[in-house]
Amino acid sequence: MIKTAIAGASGYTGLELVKLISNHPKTSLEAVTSNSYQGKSFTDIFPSMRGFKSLICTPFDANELADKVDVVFLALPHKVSMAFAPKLVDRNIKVVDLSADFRFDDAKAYEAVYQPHTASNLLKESVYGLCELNRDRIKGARIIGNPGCYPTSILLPLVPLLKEKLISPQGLISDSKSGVSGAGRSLSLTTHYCEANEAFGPYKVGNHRHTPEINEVLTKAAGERVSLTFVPHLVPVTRGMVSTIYARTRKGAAEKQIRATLNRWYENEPFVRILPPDKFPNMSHVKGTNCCDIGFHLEPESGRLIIVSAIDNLLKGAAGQAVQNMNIMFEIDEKAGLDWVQTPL
Ligand SMILES: NC(=O)C1=CN([C@@H]2O[C@H](COP(=O)(O)OP(=O)(O)OC[C@H]3O[C@@H](n4cnc5c(N)ncnc54)[C@H](OP(=O)(O)O)[C@@H]3O)[C@@H](O)[C@H]2O)C=CC1
Ligand SMILES: CC(=O)N[C@@H](CCC(=O)OP(=O)(O)O)C(=O)O
Repeated sequence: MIKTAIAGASGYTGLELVKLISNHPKTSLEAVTSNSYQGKSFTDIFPSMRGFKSLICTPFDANELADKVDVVFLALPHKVSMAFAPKLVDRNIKVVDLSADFRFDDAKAYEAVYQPHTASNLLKESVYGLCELNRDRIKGARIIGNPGCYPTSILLPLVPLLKEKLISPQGLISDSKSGVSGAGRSLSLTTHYCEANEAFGPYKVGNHRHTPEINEVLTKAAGERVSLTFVPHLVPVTRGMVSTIYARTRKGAAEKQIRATLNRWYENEPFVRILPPDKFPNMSHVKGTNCCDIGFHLEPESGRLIIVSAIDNLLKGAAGQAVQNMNIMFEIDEKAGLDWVQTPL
């Protein structure tokens, strides 16, 4: 059994991790951390987990965790993770970090968007955990920067098409929609019921912190500078994410080639499903699953490619991908604990 701990278990992605680990055939849950709920039983915070092993929440203590577990999931805010991760890595404990702290290769790129990095020495060895595209490097990694939810939904369809030069790296647009759980469990003005339920619209237009994360990966894939216009929207649903992406095909690229390429990259991938012609995903198709569903349409006259990609922000966009990363790191079946649907419609 792989012994696990979840730091930040009282948050939304923390809860998803507890559910996944509790149903995983090869893992045991040894500790859950929370500051605000320390001393409380996990099932008192989340009554839906009654009947599962209930642990008492403790504050984060790296040495205590390192004595007990093989891997720690950090479901913590940015900045907090970078303070905790080095202590675990020093004790040879594997880390899957759900925050943005270990997603960038370069501290300067991180610092331009977030804040000064206090563990930048780990950026060289941390691996961007986009499972389908970085599997070989994830295998040997001690620390994973689990991708953001918007980047996951945008990168999975675009990376193969850019690598194979089927679309132009210029003028890419992603119009993306997220459920409110994407903002975490803490209350804020934009996410309380009255606001989120009525005020559908874009936010952080032109300055969302995921744009540089996405561009870094796309630029590497294309081998040249990529420009993406990314506009996120908050929609009044609890969970789910859809990105509608517009790209220009490169001269001569036909629908057949696009389809053949995506099929070739993903036909053996259990969690990426390329939909048949004229089929497009919506949030309900992927809710409760670790899947990214991708449909597309090519306007033959304009050469404009319209791609629709859907994920569950809390699963493939966070906790599901984190468990998939752990499965790869420990070289067990990549689907373990993930090949079921949590909340079917
Ligand atoms: N929600 C989503 O869809 C996605 C989230 N992410 C990322 O995953 C991480 C977790 O997100 P999410 O679960 O939504 O966030 P939540 O706000 O729901 O939960 C955050 C957790 O972190 C703990 N925490 C907050 N501040 C501190 C601190 N200073 N020290 C120790 N623990 C702290 C909180 O616990 P307590 O207050 O009890 O200590 C809580 O358990 C974030 O980095 C987020 O950006 C990534 C992809 C998608
Ligand atoms: C709806 C909402 O607020 N979403 C979050 C993204 C959540 C996520 O994927 O990512 P991180 O791990 O990078 O925080 C946002 O726009 O900041």
